[in-house]
Amino acid sequence: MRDKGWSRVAPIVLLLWLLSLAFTTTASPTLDLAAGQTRARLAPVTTYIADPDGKATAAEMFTRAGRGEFAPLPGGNATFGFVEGAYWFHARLANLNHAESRWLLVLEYALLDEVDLYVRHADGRVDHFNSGDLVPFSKRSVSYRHPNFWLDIESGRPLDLLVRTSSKSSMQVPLTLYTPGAFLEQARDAQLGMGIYYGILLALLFYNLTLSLSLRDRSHFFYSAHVFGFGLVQFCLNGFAFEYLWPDWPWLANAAVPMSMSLAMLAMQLFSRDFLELPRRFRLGNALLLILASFHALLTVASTVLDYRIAVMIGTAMVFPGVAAIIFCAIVVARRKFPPAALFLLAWAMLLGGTIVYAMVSFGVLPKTFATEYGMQIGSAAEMIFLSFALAYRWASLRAENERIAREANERLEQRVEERTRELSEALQQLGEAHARLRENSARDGLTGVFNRRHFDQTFAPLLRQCLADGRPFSVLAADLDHFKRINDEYGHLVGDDCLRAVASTLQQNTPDGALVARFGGEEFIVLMAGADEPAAREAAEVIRQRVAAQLLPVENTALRLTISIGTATAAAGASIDAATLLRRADEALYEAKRSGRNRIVQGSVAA
Ligand SMILES: Nc1nc2c(ncn2[C@@H]2O[C@H](COP(=O)(O)OP(=O)(O)OP(=O)(O)O)[C@@H](O)[C@H]2O)c(=O)[nH]1
Repeated sequence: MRDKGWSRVAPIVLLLWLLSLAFTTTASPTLDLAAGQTRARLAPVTTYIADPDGKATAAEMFTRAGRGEFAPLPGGNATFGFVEGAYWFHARLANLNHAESRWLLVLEYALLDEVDLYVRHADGRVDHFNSGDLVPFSKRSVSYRHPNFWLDIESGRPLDLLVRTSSKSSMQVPLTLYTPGAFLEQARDAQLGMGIYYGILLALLFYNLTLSLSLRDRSHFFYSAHVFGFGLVQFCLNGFAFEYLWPDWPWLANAAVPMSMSLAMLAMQLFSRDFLELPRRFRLGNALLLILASFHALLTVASTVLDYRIAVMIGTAMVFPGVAAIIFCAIVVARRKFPPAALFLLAWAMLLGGTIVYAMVSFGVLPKTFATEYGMQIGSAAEMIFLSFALAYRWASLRAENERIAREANERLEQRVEERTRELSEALQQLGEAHARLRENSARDGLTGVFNRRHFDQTFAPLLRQCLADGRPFSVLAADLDHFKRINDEYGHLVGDDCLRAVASTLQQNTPDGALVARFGGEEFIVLMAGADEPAAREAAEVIRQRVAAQLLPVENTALRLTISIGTATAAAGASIDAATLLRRADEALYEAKRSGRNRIVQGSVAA
């Protein structure tokens, strides 16, 4: 009975087993590595399942994958954005390429925290490997920026792969298989591309840093800080930072991402503020960027203590308003006719495009393709080169503007100096003239206009000394109006004054050039004649006497006639005589002329 019963049930069990096998095969298609094939993306055959509390075991998951509970990747891409818990991925591999049994499985995203690989062989044996940026870099199969695992896939013996990932970063799990040769080729090409990219960034960084120091220019410094921060973000995202900078510090591998991201944004805000001259050109934009910059400064510091997932989510999310604010400011300033703003806008458009694409990939909005993965690098390199030119352009226009201002200021200054110099020299000239007039006036007699007694006293002795020293004779005439008291008494002092003026004028007109006529006092005049010997003195005295005597002064109804007495004294050339003595002799001769009848000339003794 028992045997009979079993024989009835056995075909049904067999059918069910065959059906379940068929169902499993349908749910998890096998990736056949064809003859000659050297690389293969696993996405088309990968199925996945979420493990929200992250507690499932590999055995459970192998079973669930076998039952077809795993789903195909959404849109064929293993990109899920920021998600909680663990994700499991299943793929089945069969190697039809007899020449290659050793393959490298590479998870081409650097920021996953934990990656566990379970390999179930055809004989049911399961191997376990782990990687990710929470595991020291040295544990990797190949020292490469992306987590990777060696797989030995014997031909005709398919493998079941189960990959468990959990991360506080964006969940991206692009799996690719390479033969060792193919891996070497793609790694070499990628390294060359990256080398060029980071080379450009480093050159820009040092070039602009040097400029910022030598020009003492803040814009260049902020720009350098931005290149540094942005380059560091890229270095982290590409997995190089973990590989080369902190391979044994998994904590820093995580924290460095939001930190450098915030630093790049902080520097970007400050640079934009400076470059677009927002404090002067757009005050609202200036305030907006200052607020954003303060926020990023805070986030840069907070990244060291904040939970990584929160920090990186805030940092990534803040890229959008940060970028929008900069574009907004640049557009406003460009519309206000500031030419460098247009260049700036063009440069940023390249980076911003790449940044937005990257952020959208992080949030799972866009699929991960070559263009989305490397477009940011290309865009950012172009942007930074362009921006460097924009900075140079702005610097050149600033310098030209400064030179213009300095030139104009110089011209104004020169003009003012010229005006002041002219005014000063005019004032000096007027002062000199006034001074000369003053000196002249102080040397003149107020009534007659001939030199006064004070001037005579100052001049006589030096004049005589110089003349005798030059070996020339010197004569003095002492002249006094005759009976002047009578004229005063008879016609009054005013008429007397007129007479004094008329005689003074006659004296001046009838003495040889170079003679000095002075009023000695009252109605007495002195004539000094340097170079005149006795005959010349006599002749001059005679001319004066005759002219005075010949002069008719119209007074009231009649005409007045004056006479003058003159005494002369001469110092012959080479004589040794002082001024007082010579004057006394002339005075004595005058006295003699008066005494002997007036209207005559008496020659005093000649000093030899
Ligand atoms: N109007 C006028 N008279 C003056 C001035 N200075 C002196 N006198 C006068 O000149 C006169 C000089 O008179 P005296 O010294 O007696 O000489 P005098 O009358 O000319 O006689 P002799 O010299 O001997 O011929 C006086 O009456 C003075 O008042 C002056 O500035 N203006």
